[in-house]
Amino acid sequence: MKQEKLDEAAITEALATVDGWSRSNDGIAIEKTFRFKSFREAFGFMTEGALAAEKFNHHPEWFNVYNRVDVRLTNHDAGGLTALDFKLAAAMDGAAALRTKS
Ligand SMILES: C[C@H](O)[C@H](O)[C@H]1CNC2=NC(N)=NC(=O)C2=N1
Repeated sequence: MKQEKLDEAAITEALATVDGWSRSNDGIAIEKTFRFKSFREAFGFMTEGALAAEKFNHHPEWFNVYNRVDVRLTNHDAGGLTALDFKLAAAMDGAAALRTKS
């Protein structure tokens, strides 16, 4: 299902509902760096994030080195940020909250 791009007011409002995400790529994406105690914790987070991505049919751009996972979310179909980006961001915040940080 094609999602509607959020306008600036909606993006500002949605950003306040997630933890530590910031705008990137000229505003069309949000990103956050997660840090964990170990690669095992980081990969556990990625596994849970991948399952959330499949559930929402909305997939992250991400980069992992050892205990760090850099995540960027945007909606390619819509060409900007949609509600799905913030749904996935919230799910990732939840997945990270359960895991041991560095
Ligand atoms: C065909 C399929 O539904 C689309 O390619 C979906 C899959 N996952 C996606 N994920 C993200 N982040 N943006 C998209 O536009 C997107 N499109």
